[in-house]
Amino acid sequence: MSRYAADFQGFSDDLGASFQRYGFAVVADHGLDEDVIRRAIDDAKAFFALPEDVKRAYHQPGTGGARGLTPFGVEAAKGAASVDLKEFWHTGRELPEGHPYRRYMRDNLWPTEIPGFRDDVYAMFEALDALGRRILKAIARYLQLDDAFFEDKVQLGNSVLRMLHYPPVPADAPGVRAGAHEDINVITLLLGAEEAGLQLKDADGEWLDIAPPPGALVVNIGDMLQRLTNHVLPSTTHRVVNPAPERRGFARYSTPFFLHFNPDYVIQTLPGTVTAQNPDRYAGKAIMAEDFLTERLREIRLL
Ligand SMILES: O=C(O)CCC(=O)C(=O)O
Ligand SMILES: [Fe+2]
Repeated sequence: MSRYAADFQGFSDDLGASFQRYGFAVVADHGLDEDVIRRAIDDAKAFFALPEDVKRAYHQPGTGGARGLTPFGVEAAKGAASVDLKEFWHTGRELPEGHPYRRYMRDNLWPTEIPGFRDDVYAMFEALDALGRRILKAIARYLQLDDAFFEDKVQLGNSVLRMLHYPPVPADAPGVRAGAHEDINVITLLLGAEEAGLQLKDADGEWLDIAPPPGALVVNIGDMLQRLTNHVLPSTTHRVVNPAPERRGFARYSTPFFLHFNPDYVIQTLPGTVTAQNPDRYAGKAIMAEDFLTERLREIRLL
């Protein structure tokens, strides 16, 4: 991100090229406040260490896991036979009383057992939201759109910060930490992927390890941006495989921030991404971001 200020065009070219090739990019010097990150992750660890019945009080079945806890053994990758070996907490955007988007965004839940949780985790939400918007500016430049193209389409997006806990994996565990899937949203900003396991599926079908340097941010394209760009920027399949025997006893904590469009934004192919070789894959199929999300949450068994 230091290059962002010094050479925005160069930064945008390289970031965009990595997205176009892999659907992923690693940003080393993201500039997020390390204390904000540490406090939020410490709170998440403290929450996940609470007794199961205490945690369960923050699960709201039938709500798509939009807020609060989704317990171990609920989410499964689209079409997968086994559930993922993870539990997670979702925090969404806070909106003022009476805001029209409140019909799309539930109230956040806050665990009273962890005193700093609300302030700490929401600070991380806001930091990632701001960084995501800066990254979208570079993506807009790469796509030869106005730099501010995404700004009024995501500034009140239905975005979600996911604090994930993958417990140690017993030798006989069925399934994997996170089955092969694509993200639903616009872009994902992922911290905490240093514990090995994250892999992306390359264009030739081969699984590649993503091994970011300590503290680095992994960014990937989600289905909504893939659709908007007529697949010029691909939403790449990824998964989290189980650890090698010597790391089985270690938990993994990672924190993807799923940046979404404003709920009523209509996703319609960008004209500049349509060519003779890449005709419009979604002609006549404009869809509102909120409807697209609902469709996909059904497929991953969260609704
Ligand atoms: O835990 C990770 O590193 C990745 C998680 C992920 O891909 C997701 O939750 O969508
Ligand atoms: Fe993902």
